[in-house]
Amino acid sequence: MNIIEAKGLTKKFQNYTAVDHLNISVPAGKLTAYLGTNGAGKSTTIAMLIGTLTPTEGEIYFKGQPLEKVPRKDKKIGVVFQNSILDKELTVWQNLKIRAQLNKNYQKEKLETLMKQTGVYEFAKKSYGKLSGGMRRKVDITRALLNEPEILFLDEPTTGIDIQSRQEIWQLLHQLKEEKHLAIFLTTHYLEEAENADNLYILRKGKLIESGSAQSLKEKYDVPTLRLITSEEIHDSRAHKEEGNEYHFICQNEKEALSIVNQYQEITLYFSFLPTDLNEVFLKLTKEEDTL
Ligand SMILES: Nc1ncnc2c1ncn2[C@@H]1O[C@H](COP(=O)(O)OP(=O)(O)OP(=O)(O)O)[C@@H](O)[C@H]1O
Repeated sequence: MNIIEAKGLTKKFQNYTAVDHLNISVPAGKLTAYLGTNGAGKSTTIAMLIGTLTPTEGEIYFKGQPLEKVPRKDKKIGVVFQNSILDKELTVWQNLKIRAQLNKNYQKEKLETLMKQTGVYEFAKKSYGKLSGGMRRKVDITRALLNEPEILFLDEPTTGIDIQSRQEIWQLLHQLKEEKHLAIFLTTHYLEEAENADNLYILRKGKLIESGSAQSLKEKYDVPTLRLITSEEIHDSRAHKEEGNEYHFICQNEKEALSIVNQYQEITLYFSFLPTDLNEVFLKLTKEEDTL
């Protein structure tokens, strides 16, 4: 079941089209990654999907109902913003309790259970402002879960956070997805992270240029490339010249790559022949579009 579905979603700022006729679905219990170069329209899309920005055109459905018709109490949406909205002077516990108490059915035990689940209970007495970036982000996620959302939006949740904490955040997101059957929609600049997503959307200048699982995109754009760095310039019509004496050859298989390496072995300083990673798919896609 799709928690959120958008059809023909469009946002224009005066004459500028920031988001251009997007069709997006975010299924329950799945992690959807939204990738795009700077200014591609990611934050604008999120703002429309959570209902804080009115689309110029298109429809958004929350569990099949038009988003604008869903009563506030039924709109089970959690949002982790790029910049935290919590108070640096207060402790983790105080911050979360104040927000949990906005709900009429506040129960201390319920809040404690949630905090234990997300792993923030152990530093509940620390001031929010004194926490590491990774710990803060976990508290932000806990805050976004207070209203028991069915979908969680995160705008670049791991930007500026060290690698170990990034992994912890991903672990937490996967755990939430499994245990709570939560739909997760996040934007990231770290392409290697998107490999963990069930579904990817790649956005460029407001338009979707690809979507699918990381695996399906890799297969579709699999262009095994032989990279060769030589001690002198070569002239070979099969090669694409990069910086310096680096040459890229598209090869069908290892045999073909090997024959090229053999041909240039006397002057080869370095070579590699690797399968495509997501970074390459992304670069290829955004580059191709640039040349259109
Ligand atoms: N309120 C606004 N008025 C005018 N233009 C806007 C407004 N908000 C966003 N834009 C423009 O729309 C485009 C998309 O912006 P958006 O913030 O959605 O991109 P993004 O993909 O989130 O970028 P980043 O990765 O840098 O955060 C940008 O060119 C931006 O300048």
